[in-house]
Amino acid sequence: MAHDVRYRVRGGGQLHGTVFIQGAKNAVLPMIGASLMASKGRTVLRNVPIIEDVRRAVELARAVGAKAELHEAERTLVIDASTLNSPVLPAEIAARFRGSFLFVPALLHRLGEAVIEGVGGCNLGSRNLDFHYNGFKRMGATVTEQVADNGDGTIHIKAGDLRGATLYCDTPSHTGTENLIMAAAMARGTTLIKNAALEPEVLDNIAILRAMGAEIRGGGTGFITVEGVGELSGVEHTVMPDRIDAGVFVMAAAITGGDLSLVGANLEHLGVAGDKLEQMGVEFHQQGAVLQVRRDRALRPINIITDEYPGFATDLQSPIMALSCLADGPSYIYERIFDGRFKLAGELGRMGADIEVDGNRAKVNGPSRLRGATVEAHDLRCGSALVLAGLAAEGETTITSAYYLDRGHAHTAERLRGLGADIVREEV
Ligand SMILES: CC(=O)N[C@H]1[C@@H](OP(=O)(O)OP(=O)(O)OC[C@H]2O[C@@H](n3ccc(=O)[nH]c3=O)[C@H](O)[C@@H]2O)O[C@H](CO)[C@@H](O)[C@@H]1O
Ligand SMILES: C=C(OP(=O)(O)O)C(=O)O
Repeated sequence: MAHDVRYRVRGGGQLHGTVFIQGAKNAVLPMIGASLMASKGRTVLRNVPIIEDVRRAVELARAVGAKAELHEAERTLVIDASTLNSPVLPAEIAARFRGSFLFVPALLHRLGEAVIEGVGGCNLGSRNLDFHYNGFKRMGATVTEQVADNGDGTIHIKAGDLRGATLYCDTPSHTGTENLIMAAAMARGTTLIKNAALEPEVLDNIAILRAMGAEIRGGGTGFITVEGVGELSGVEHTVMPDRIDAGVFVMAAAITGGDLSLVGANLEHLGVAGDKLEQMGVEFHQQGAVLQVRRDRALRPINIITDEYPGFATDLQSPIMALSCLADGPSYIYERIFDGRFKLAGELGRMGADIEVDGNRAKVNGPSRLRGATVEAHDLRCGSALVLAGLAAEGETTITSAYYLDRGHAHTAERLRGLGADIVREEV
């Protein structure tokens, strides 16, 4: 990265108006991985979020030999993977986003091996990949790791001939489920995946894979059965809306006491987060594909336990920590998915919040009067939470290291300005 990105926000105003919710980051990334499995035809993805992770995924698709064209104005990505020719996921691209690991099944099927020089994603504590590796091994692959003198590791996965098997995730891993489904889609025979993730993005991926010719049953039940097929073809698919982007805009209405119409947002996709926000005093009204949201009463404190879908999404935990700073009493947050996702608390502290952290539990002593400060986005959702805090703070907030925010949210400043916010994005 040649430059840093920062956002400057001047808070205090209410937000009103209509905003378009982007396509889902966590759906489009596995879809790009899936599209590389198609040896014929072109895959056309629509409603693609124009975020840094998608730009990295396009670079990575090209690095392994695919033709990938991202038409940003049209939010459309066209991929021709018939030319795939390299099994190497180079560190300089792959280590910058988590979704790079979703390219592995395509490389195994199409080229018989994958060489992973790095896997990125937000640094949220331990982020293991053993469910993926164990699943690949049960299907007949060999997984070896080489560590260079400088400590950098390269993972080499070889799969002469993947065979269907009984697989499981110890906990319902999001990308783990997607990778095992993709590995099974073109393996010989039948695969059963137990304790599979239920996230809407996983179901959207099953939908595109089935359209490509895969035989997958049981999505959304926790038990997925896949009959391997010999070939998959490119298709056209519209990426589902991003429920985390929607959740952040719900909280932008809530933290400023405003009212917004979120085009494309689906309250059902928010799972328990929608219920918790209602308990805090947010009102929802779903009208077809538009979710109306407003908050015109005092914010009530809340008790959050993050969980896999349909539980409270860990990716909305940081935003709701920012919102709960304004609530009338103590809120309790228990982060169960990641063991290092509370760096935000220190940044909110600089803005006047009173948050006590004990391991994976936090107590937010609201209400606090937030004031502008210079704060750092330690990860993507830390970034979106700091934008929310900045919208509610007195004076100016500067958010540094904001490439993280751009990893997952498209046109953040433009969309918020369209709702009346005073926010600019700067490259420094
Ligand atoms: C690109 C993408 O879709 N990212 C999402 C995905 O990340 P990701 O798929 O990486 O998250 P997982 O669901 O796999 O991880 C959840 C937990 O399971 C553990 N685990 C996971 C796999 C494994 O093989 N072994 C293991 O122990 C992880 O260390 C973590 O503690 O789901 C997360 C949880 O909803 C979201 O925050 C991320 O936005
Ligand atoms: C943790 C996240 O993403 P990733 O898995 O891509 O790092 C996130 O979206 O908050």
